[in-house]
Amino acid sequence: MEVYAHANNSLDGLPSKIREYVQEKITLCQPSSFHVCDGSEQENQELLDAMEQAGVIRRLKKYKNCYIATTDPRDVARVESRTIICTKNMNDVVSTPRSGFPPVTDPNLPKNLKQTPLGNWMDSDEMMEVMEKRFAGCMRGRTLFVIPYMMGPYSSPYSKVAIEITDSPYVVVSMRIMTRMGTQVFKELKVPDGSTVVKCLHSVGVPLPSDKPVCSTWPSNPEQTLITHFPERNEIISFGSGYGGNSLCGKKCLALRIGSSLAKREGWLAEHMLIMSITNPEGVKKYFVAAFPSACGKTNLAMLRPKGLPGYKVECVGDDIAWMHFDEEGRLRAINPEFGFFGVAPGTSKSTNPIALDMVHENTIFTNVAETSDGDVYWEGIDQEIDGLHETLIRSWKNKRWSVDLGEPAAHPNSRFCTSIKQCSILDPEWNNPQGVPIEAIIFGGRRPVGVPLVFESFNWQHGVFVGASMRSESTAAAEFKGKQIMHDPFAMRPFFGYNFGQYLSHWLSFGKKEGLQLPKIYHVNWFLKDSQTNQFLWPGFGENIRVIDWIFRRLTNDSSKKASARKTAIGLIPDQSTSDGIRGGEVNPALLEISNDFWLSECKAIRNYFEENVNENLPKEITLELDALQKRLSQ
Ligand SMILES: Nc1nc2c(ncn2[C@@H]2O[C@H](COP(=O)(O)OP(=O)(O)OP(=O)(O)O)[C@@H](O)[C@H]2O)c(=O)[nH]1
Ligand SMILES: O=C([O-])CC(=O)C(=O)O
Ligand SMILES: [Mn+2]
Repeated sequence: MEVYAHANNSLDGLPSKIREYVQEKITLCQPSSFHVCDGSEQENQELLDAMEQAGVIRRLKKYKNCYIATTDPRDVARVESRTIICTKNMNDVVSTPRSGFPPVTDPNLPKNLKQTPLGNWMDSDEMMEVMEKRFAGCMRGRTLFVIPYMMGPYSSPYSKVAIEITDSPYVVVSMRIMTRMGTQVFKELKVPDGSTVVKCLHSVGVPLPSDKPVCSTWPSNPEQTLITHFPERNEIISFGSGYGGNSLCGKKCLALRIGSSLAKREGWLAEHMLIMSITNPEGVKKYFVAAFPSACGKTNLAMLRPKGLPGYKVECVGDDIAWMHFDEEGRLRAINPEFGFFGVAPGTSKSTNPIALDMVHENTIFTNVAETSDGDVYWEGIDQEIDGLHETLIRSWKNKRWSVDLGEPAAHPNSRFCTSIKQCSILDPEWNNPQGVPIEAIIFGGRRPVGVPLVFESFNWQHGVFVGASMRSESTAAAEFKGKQIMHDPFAMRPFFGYNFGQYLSHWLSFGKKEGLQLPKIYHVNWFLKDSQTNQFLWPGFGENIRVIDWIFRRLTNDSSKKASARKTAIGLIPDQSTSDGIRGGEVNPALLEISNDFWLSECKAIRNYFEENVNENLPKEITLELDALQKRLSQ
């Protein structure tokens, strides 16, 4: 679908500053028509129908209101190398690496771009010029959509109103699932002229008629792709990609990159974290947040169905992003700024995540999954008996007839489902509370096949911040990295920092110095340890992760007769399996709780190098002290 037949060409009713902004972008982008989205069911259905007719999405016969979109194979994930934060001063975003910046070799990237492992920076005026050129006439032959939306619950003091301008109807229908979308959000404005609204401009970057060969059902412009953020102007400008985190600007661009920079200025935290509640068999309820890098288990933990320990209940508040503030009593409270899930499909099955599998069979947009000839979805690890699998045809994400013999996956490893939060059957009753939910534990984690134990508790807030800063994890298909390299991913935020990581650490540390705060305890978990001989996971994971959550829960109780004991090690406190109150509910392979001094000393070395190389003069002294102390404990 290129031009939307039902476009309502009127900007009446928009706040004055928004109207000016939209008018300016219409002049720049020269679309054939424009449409202000009201967020209604009718508008949504008309868009879906038009896209289906144009072959952009295919309806799944087997389910109600479910569709598959398949992308240009060059546009399948976030592109971190082309994601840039633009400000006046470089040091506000990145530190100068000790060995200097690498030269920019890609001719399609601006020469003055500064690329670092902790984010990319460019001068905002210069980038504005680059983007003006890319956007001039870029929507010719298409409809420009104006999407008013809000991140966070209605009437929450913590929510933010935004608009996204886009020429992609896929973005419109996805944003309607992922956010609270429609003109009603303007009623939430504290400044009626709209001057505080976060502004996002997105284009797939393929004006029509196109002079290049393009994928007609998924136009994109990978050579010219740039995902840019202007925290000093509260603006996001994204060009060339239609994919998730690159194009649904509310998610990573606003909720994390602009969000973290707003959070720093306003004294709160915007984090890549799930939010869950846990109710124990006695009916005591606690809320936890957890930060794992992309494709490392947030959605699965947020929807955990307990296995192995009776009587526990888990409910979900959010699976990807948490905005957190300390309230007047000094408690940390979290809201989920999103309204939907953009979850990894592969690996989602009845046994691993039945809650997610149940919720995606209605009103869901799948991207880059495979389809069976009877109108069902298919992906690696769906673990589903397909009737007469041999006769059933599977159409791969590349739109080709698929069989195992092809030696490539049927669904892309980063294929996703996009579903409203309301379809989650274990939604926490407080999920939409404008004040958020009180957080008692912060859990960090990553994919570490060796060395990092199943769980450890940090000694205190400052040590916990160091644990977050030192996170490393195996790379996944959620971004463009190839293979399974162990990458530094502090706070699971490496791709999402909106300002200098050194200052981010100071911001986190500052809460440890404030009087009267009830600081949550900080943990680190690792579900992904492997047996070096068999290459099998040592921990069953998924539902049985409740056994680790149970230990954390029992560490947090004030009742000393119920509090779980812990064993002190150099890296932190771990479950004591020589007592009966360690990890419960079944076997625990001793290798899961082994601490090797050699491993951790080499880890210290890698972390020190990384900090010295990439954070250097912006590294808070507290972090160096923690690293020195860890090294000392390990050497004793
Ligand atoms: N072995 C093992 N795999 C897991 C576990 N939890 C999740 N996974 C797998 O890890 C992959 C990603 O899991 P998700 O829960 O979707 O990860 P996420 O952090 O929400 O990912 P993003 O949406 O990219 O931020 C899936 O293929 C899961 O099946 C676990 O406890 N053990
Ligand atoms: O941003 C995306 O495309 C999906 C996501 O949640 C992540 O990568 O963390
Ligand atoms: Mn994510």
